[in-house]
Amino acid sequence: MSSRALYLRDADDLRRNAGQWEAYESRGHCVVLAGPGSGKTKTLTTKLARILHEDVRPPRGVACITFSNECAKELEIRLVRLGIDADERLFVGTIHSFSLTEIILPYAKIAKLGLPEDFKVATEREQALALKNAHRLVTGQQNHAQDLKYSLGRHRRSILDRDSSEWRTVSPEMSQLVEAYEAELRKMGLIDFDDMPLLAVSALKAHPWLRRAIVAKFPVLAVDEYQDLGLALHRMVMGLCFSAGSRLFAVGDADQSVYGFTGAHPELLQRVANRSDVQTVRLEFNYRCGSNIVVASEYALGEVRGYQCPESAHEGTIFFHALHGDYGQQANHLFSVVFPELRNRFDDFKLGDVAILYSAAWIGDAVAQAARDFGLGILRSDANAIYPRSSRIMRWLEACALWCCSGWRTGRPEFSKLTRDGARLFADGLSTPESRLGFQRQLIGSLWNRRERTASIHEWLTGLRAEVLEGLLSDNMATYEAETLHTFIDKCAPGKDLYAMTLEEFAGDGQHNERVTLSSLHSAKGREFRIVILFAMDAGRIPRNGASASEMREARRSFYVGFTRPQDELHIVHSASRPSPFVTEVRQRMGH
Ligand SMILES: Nc1ncnc2c1ncn2[C@@H]1O[C@H](COP(=O)(O)OP(=O)(O)OP(=O)(O)O)[C@@H](O)[C@H]1O
Repeated sequence: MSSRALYLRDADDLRRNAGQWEAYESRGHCVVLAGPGSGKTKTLTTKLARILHEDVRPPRGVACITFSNECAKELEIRLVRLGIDADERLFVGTIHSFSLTEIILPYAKIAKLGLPEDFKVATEREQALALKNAHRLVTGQQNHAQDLKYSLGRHRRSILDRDSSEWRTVSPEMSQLVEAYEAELRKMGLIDFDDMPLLAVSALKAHPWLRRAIVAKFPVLAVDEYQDLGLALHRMVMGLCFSAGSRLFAVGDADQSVYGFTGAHPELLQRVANRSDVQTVRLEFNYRCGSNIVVASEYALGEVRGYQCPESAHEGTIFFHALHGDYGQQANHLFSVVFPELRNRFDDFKLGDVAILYSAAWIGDAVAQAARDFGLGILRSDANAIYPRSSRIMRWLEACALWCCSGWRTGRPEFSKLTRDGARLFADGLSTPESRLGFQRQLIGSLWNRRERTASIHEWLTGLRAEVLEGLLSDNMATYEAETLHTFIDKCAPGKDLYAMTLEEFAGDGQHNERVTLSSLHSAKGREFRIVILFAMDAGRIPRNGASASEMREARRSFYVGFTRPQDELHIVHSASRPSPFVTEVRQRMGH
């Protein structure tokens, strides 16, 4: 089916929902405000496909900005289903990568951003060193600099205007530390992730020609998960869309805002939606969850929102499991009792249907250990994953590994996609057609010779790194990604924990493709699964002990996010003696 036929087919679904159709038909700025499972992502991706086909002529295109690499990946997957691949005309990525690749790298010099020649992105170690030096300079103290990392980041993200009185008065010591920290980074020829949107916003503010240049390339700016993107994105939207002429298409849900601790301001979404020059659309239906789950999700949130199910909706079931013992024992119960029951209930049950969600990575450790004991494959997205699932280079390598296992025969993924994605990943080092051709040749040669499914992943990666990646890993953006790769290669070296890992395991191919998702509640945002198990929903964990009022509200929203991920079954697992107050309230209101 052609890409046009694919999105027109999806558009037919939207036609049956007045709100989705209104958004799809919108011609000016449009903001879609809607709850979980209401089809925000579906509407956004279908609209993007339409815009690229019908509204915006090549070489102009669309930039679609979202909160995290995981959300970007989800969008890319859905766009590929519509026959659309991110390319020169379609940017899909985080605000950091938009700032770096579309603003800082091309315009740093001409916009006089004051960056060193050949600046690079600081690794965690380099950031820690810069903070240590800055702290010593500002306070005269040697220790405890890292304790300030979190507040430093928040301060930088919450006051963007360095000439403002706010910057000088709210926390002068912190402002001084930020300035010293940034100066230390620059001395080393570095920028960090928080620098990216900050530099981009100040460049856009200072130079009307830069705003025009970005609008010329991207006459449409789409934003997914607006509620989680902070002040910098909001300023960018204000500048590009409401002063320089880009058209905005944004979707979001303030009830799913769970990144307040990083500086997200859900009220910014409402502020944009309230503008008179913006068409605001609200969606009422939840297409994802069974009707019982939709009703109970309002108890989980603690607010009445009036979301409904389409007539054809299935019922959906909620199970509560009050368990005894530590989390390892509770996880064993899942795999020895709950999973066999699932297999009995669903004839076509697959491990990939299930996601186990929890509030902290250390809880995931207990679940991961139990899964290993039961010989079950896992796909983990939390801070203790074997590598960050958000890493672009690791995702690209997974795709290369899949090509070696089976893709070279099946065309999934296609080799041309690997080279295109690789060229984007290493854009700096592959700026000429000749270098891109050389990269393509090296890549195919190296992958072709590494198609042994049971090969050790350590050998596979070290070989590929030496033959194809070595020279490319020192580019601006790639240095940061390179650290992730080197760390992972070390973890699977002889004698290390992951030494036994094979290529097919890494690729998630063959028998290892069947894996249960283990994820933090945060990383599960925007995703859906047939069966969701909310694990360790205990008092003291969600919300954590001593949570402030705003942390309490945020914990409740992350409970709500988890609650609204399942299609068919929701399982809530808690320690018998100390259920989370959120669980107790849901049980009571459900009459359990
Ligand atoms: N008009 C529609 N007809 C049929 N199915 C739909 C329709 N709109 C959305 N869906 C389906 O509903 C599910 C949820 O949609 P989607 O993921 O786009 O919702 P969302 O609003 O982005 O959710 P969340 O905010 O919870 O991440 C998907 O499986 C999607 O295909």
